Amino acid sequence: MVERIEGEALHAAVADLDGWELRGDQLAIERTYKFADFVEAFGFMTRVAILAEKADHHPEWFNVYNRVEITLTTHDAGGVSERDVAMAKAIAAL
Ligand SMILES: C[C@H](O)[C@H](O)[C@H]1CNC2=NC(N)=NC(=O)C2=N1
Repeated sequence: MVERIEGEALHAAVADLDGWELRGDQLAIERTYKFADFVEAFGFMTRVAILAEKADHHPEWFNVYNRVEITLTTHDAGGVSERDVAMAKAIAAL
């Protein structure tokens, strides 16, 4: 079972993640990535998909052309957990 991160600890964790923001309801973190074109965006999504499968932690996302909006939340925890923080860092490190 994964613990939800809340309150001050959650704000501190998100502040540490470059470019990620807390969703209004504080139950997820979000980031929008923009690329030169669809091929670049989809290539990025493919790399994230491989990370997600390995970690067994999957993004909610939305893509139009060169824009990829990613939402990370842990369904098992009903909010943000260390798994989301780890995934955000892994995506940043691609
Ligand atoms: C059974 C499997 O381990 C779970 O359903 C995993 C899969 N991927 C997941 N992804 C996310 N984002 N949250 C989860 O709680 C989650 N749980």
